[in-house]
Amino acid sequence: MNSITFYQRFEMDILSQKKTITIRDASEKDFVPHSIVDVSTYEDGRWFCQLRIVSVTPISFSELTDVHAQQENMTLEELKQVISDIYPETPDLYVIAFELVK
Ligand SMILES: CC(=O)Nc1ccn([C@H]2C[C@H](O)[C@@H](CO)O2)c(=O)n1
Repeated sequence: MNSITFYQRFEMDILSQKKTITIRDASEKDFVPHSIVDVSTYEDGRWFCQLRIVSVTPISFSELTDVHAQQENMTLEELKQVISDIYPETPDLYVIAFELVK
């Protein structure tokens, strides 16, 4: 996997490095640590940066903590709501940690 999309409302958080993880379902678990991926918006496919994958770690919805929320630049309540909206009834998730390629 050498590309990933984000909802465009998260673009500024990624570019300002306030957001350093994303939490996805199993369809996006195969990113390789140390690889560099192109990032574009989900809505219109506009490229906006590259990210270096740091790690991919399985997690269940019930294991989400304030630390994950902070890494997403959200409150835990907001993070749980976002994930419930995107991945309803998906208990098995993956934390993809990343760094902005400058
Ligand atoms: C197609 C798709 O699912 N795209 C996604 C999924 C998730 N995100 C963001 C939303 C939250 O910040 C985290 C946690 O899921 O990742 C996204 O931008 N695009």
